[in-house]
Amino acid sequence: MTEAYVALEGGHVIEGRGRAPGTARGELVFTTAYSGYEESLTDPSYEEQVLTFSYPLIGNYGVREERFEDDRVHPRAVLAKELTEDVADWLASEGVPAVDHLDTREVVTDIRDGGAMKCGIAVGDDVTEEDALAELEQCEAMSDHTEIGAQVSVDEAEVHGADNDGETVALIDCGAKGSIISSLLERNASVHVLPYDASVEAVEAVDPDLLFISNGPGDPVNFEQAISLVEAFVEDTPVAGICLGQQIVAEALGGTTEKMTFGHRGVNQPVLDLESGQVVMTTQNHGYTVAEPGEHLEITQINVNDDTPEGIDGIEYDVITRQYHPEANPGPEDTLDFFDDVLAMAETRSQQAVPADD
Ligand SMILES: NC(=O)CC[C@H](N)C(=O)O
Repeated sequence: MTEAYVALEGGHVIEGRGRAPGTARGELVFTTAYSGYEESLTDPSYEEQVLTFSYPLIGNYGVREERFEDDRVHPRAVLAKELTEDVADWLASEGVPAVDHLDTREVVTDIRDGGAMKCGIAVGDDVTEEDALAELEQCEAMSDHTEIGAQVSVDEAEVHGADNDGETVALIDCGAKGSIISSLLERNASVHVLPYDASVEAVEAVDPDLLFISNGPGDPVNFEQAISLVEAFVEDTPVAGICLGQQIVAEALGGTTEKMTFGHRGVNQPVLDLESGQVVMTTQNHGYTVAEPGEHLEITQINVNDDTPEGIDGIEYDVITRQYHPEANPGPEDTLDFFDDVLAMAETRSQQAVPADD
């Protein structure tokens, strides 16, 4: 049987069964999602992370490309109690090491106690514990991946739905999930996907009704250009953001962000809307959070489990952001109306800008 070793920060090594060979290192995190493994594994926000599934069986309904959020697998390695043949073969074909038959309860408990941590993985016929420890040794902290945006963003601008006659959206691609783009297209928007480091001039050339900052991996403070775009456009252009996008908007408008101990990753995170009193179930995948929104933003929704900010609106600016993933994929679709809300915000603003025609 193929050897598999997972070396945790601090030097503890866990043994498992190798399902896809290779060596890897990354930030060890867990998701409690019990379905949606194809979407999670292709979510660019997992770049530079090693993903542990706490749900014991992963792969039970196969692997289908139409459920992918991007064209490749993003976690550096995958851990689960039991991986099916389909998923193991897919990960092997993608060159992503995979390990199963380990005690994922132990791994999850370690992460909950110690926080998201560095880890090293070695899987193969001849690998040893030392190979996993050597990977751990080279593992960088997530915040040190200062150029992570370049690993997940488009290189050149792309236009989707050019013939749509709805709002024009400039989507800053910090690692956008495909279903954010499709959720906008379904609502008749035309979507200009711009690189994570797009210039002010590149956004001006689109003349957007809405500046939309996507989800993405890593520490929001490393997305300096996206932060300055929000600063540059917020007075004149409505701004929306999802996950990393919420964090970038807060950083731009005088707020602060911080790293959480182990974050929120799953498909049943309860979120309370402070105005309506309604609770919705949400999909989440983040390790950073807004610490202080700053004087221009107000918190409108919070996580029921730990009170962290989940929804933020502008006070004097047209801004709506969410920490969770309203596009779902995977997960519940309770929050799709976010896309209606941000496009309505953009439409109202663009109508105000056009003088009445009488
Ligand atoms: N899904 C995301 O956009 C993740 C945002 C950020 N990388 C975090 O971990 O908090």
